[in-house]
Amino acid sequence: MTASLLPRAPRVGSRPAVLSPMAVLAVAMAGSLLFLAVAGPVIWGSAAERLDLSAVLQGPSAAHPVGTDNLGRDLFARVLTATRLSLVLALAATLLGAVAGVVFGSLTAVVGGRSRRLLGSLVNLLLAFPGLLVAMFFAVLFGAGAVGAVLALAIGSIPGFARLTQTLAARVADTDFMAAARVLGLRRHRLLWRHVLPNIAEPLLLNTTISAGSALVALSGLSFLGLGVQAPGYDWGQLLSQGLDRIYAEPLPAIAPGLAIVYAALTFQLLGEVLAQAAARRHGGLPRVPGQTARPASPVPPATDDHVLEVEDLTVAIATPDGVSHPVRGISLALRPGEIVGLVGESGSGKSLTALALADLLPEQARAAWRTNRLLGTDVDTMTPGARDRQLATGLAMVFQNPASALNPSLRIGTQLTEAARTHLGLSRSDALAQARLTLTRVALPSPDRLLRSRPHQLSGGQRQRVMIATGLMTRPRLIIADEPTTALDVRVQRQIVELLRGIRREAATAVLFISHDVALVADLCDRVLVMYGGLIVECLPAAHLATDARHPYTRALVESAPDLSADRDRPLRTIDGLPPDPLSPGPGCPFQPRCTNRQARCAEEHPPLSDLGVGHRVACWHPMPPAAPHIKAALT
Ligand SMILES: Nc1ncnc2c1ncn2[C@@H]1O[C@H](COP(=O)(O)OP(=O)(O)OP(=O)(O)O)[C@@H](O)[C@H]1O
Repeated sequence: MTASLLPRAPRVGSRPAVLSPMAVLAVAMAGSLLFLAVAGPVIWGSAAERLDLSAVLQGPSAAHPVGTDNLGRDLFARVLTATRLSLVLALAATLLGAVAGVVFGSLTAVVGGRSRRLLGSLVNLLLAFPGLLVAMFFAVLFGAGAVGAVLALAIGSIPGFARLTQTLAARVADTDFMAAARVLGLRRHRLLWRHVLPNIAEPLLLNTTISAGSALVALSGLSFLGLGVQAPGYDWGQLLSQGLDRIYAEPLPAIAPGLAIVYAALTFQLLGEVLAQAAARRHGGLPRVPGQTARPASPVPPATDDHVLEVEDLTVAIATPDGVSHPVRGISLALRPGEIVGLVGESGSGKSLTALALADLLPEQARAAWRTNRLLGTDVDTMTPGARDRQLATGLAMVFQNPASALNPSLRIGTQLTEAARTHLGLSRSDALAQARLTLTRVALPSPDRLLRSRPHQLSGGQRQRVMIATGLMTRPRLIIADEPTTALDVRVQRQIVELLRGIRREAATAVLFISHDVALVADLCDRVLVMYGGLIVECLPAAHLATDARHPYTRALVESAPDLSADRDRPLRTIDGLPPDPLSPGPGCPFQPRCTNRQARCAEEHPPLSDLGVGHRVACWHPMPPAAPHIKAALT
């Protein structure tokens, strides 16, 4: 997971609304169409129907500016009156196609891998046929008529909408707030309704507006061909068809409905452009989106019934284009109630994937395996998928690194906070809101009522992270996995979040797995520290001993490279030379040996197991270092 320090978002409404000339034009054109659609039949309806057999097929005159048809009816009145039917049919076809396409496409964001691929292939297959061709095929199948034409066009536009939705939804599916919603165990329809659709609504709306113009042209085309609106009804397409019969004698009866079609299509196009520009000005797009070869089994921490989490030999394998990589290679960990355990290591050591595997949130191409995985005392392998989801939803909370992307930008804080409690604890809306107020107070957020009505962009980074933690606390979890929860925050807010986690552990004996790069912070906050390198745990020790007693050369290098204000300023900070092992081909022996200054022949050949050094200290090293020198001891104390 990557760190990003997001600038504070501007508050909605702070920008004065100034309409561009294009926006004024679009609104004026849309207004004129709306007026004609509403008032046209009332004002010109009777003139459009009035027969005058003494004035059939006349050319333009003062009485009939566009001429008359074969029954002497005024064509100008008929063109204006036809606005309503032409627009209604085009909008109906667009909306039907959009709704079906959006449902179809957004399903891909919430269904599992195989169904997602199946839906994707189906959409690809349908897209191979031009929409208009599909519409004509179905129009013939349904028989000539307005309803058949509308349905046919709607069917023809479904694949296009589905593809767009699929693409947009895929971006949302990978966001942290979707992961957070999944870990809360929300059902698919809720994920879809609450988290996917609101975040893709805007571009979909723009596309629907522009598509309405295309639908109008297509429907006019079907009527022109005799497959759409049938007499005595009439739309612009049908008027165009009648006008075309005499175009060489009188061009205006054909030009007038043609112009009406172009005018309306242009209006929808302009409206779409203006809406897109307004959306781009408001917020530059979607929220920024942040992400087996068996190893010798590690010695297992003593399994006791009071552990909230016990995992033995956890491995994660990922299928990549270059082969299967093993970024987590058989780690074991256990947390007791109220314990804060730090998981530290360089970038790429496998910390986040471990967290995601524990929360069952691995990406599609990754697979987790384990010898034992007991969550809250229950063996995960004996649970049904539904029971595991519930257990994860209520027993475990994930706090992500970037609260800006972990909260759904389109939902009020109140909705996001109460969702899981209403779903899993069966609380009524008012009870859930009452609990949300209490929880916000618990995480030291003032004015909970105002906050519940706010949206994420209205909060500071620190407030968002507190809200994220509060969201997790709503189901009273017994384990919080916090994946670099302070990395994106400034030092003062970092301190507050650390204090908050301490308070939560004190109050409710909640266990915390605290993932971080920051060795000094981990030494300060945690009870125990697990040091991860190349997908393995290479050392675990009491946090209080990290500065003084780390014995693995890698842990020692991490400690020495930790910036600390109390350290000697004349000594340059140490960096660890070399690169971490490639998870695609980790090689034999100790994973750290190519970078280790202490390495000896055995290190390159045999993998060192975690060996007990006593008092909760274990190290995987053939040649552990002696206790630290005094200047290193000073660094973290
Ligand atoms: N979806 C993925 N596909 C392929 N490789 C991946 C994927 N996600 C992570 N990896 C690889 O797995 C390894 C471990 O990644 P992970 O994100 O768990 O590391 P990390 O220790 O959490 O790093 P950071 O502190 O930067 O978040 C890295 O080499 C990473 O490139």
